[in-house]
Amino acid sequence: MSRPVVVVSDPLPEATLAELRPHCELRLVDGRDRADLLASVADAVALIVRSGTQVDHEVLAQAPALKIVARAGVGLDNVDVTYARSAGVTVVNAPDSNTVSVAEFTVGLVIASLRHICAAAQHVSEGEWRRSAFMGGELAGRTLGILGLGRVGRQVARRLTAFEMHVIAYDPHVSAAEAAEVGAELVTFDTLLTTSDVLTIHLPKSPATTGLLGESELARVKPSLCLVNTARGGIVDENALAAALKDGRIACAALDVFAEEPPRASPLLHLPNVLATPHLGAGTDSAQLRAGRSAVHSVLRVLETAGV
Ligand SMILES: NC(=O)c1ccc[n+]([C@@H]2O[C@H](COP(=O)([O-])OP(=O)(O)OC[C@H]3O[C@@H](n4cnc5c(N)ncnc54)[C@H](O)[C@@H]3O)[C@@H](O)[C@H]2O)c1
Ligand SMILES: O=C(O)CC[C@@H](O)C(=O)O
Repeated sequence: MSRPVVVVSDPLPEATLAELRPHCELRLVDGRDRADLLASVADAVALIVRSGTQVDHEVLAQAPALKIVARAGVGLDNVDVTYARSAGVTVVNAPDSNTVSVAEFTVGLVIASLRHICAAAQHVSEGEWRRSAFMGGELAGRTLGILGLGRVGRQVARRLTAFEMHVIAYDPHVSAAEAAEVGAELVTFDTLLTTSDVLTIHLPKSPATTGLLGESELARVKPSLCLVNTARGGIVDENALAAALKDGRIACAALDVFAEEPPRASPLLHLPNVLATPHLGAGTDSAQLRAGRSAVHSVLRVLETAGV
């Protein structure tokens, strides 16, 4: 009897692939290579992805035997969840797998931005030593605004209250009591925009959140603002943000995510007040192992239930 085909189209740790191998024909492909992806899913029962693969209508329509799309991570914005479910395909993610890694990375970006660590390191590597060029600011006493107080947002709040930041948050699905548990004060969207010294974004990308921070929202922030985005590109309008950074209407930004990745044509690249990283929030061994295992276990459960 032929074994069920499982396609893995983004890198997963070998230890997680080893758990799959005895149960299936494992097909490793590059999800960014559309032709290869489309050909590979034609007889697949399961597809495991990270953020590099677009699981859109075309891919799903090409995979009539598909039973599950498992996202080894959190964001499902690269999966057409509505169409998948209407076609009877289960869609799962790995909600808690990388929360701590992203929160720690966010803290790193806040500190690096306020203290100009990356620019200063580059400066020294070029043989320079102008200490006065990198005068920074303390976190303590500054107001941290958190947009989206879910798993990552809450872990960021816990960590940055320890740095004596005053933490405020906007999230319509969270109560004041839940916010208080992690040391955050729930405020309106407008208060978040107008009073944050550092504003960090931790919400999913969806039609409702795309462009949530556009020209008019960015016009209301403090000119000294440091904007941090480890959630998704496109939640902030990149053209509006680039214009504000160029005009000094926003002091700096630390961005781990871009509307297009890699961000070949982003207006934010090469600005001196932008610290850009290549979608590294979940880039730790522990997070990738947890995310990969969670996706693999979801696939194995579905295969077992379906008897394939
Ligand atoms: N950079 C990375 O590697 C990386 C890793 C993990 C997650 N992420 C991104 O971070 C996002 C958040 O992750 P999470 O685990 O905290 O998700 P989560 O679902 O636990 O939390 C998201 C929160 O956003 C809130 N929210 C939704 N719409 C909102 C709005 N319009 N205004 C304010 N709040 C709103 C929700 O109520 C929820 O509390 C993910 O969806 C993903 O896109 C990025
Ligand atoms: O695929 C990755 O490692 C990025 C994961 C991250 O963006 C997520 O949403 O979990």
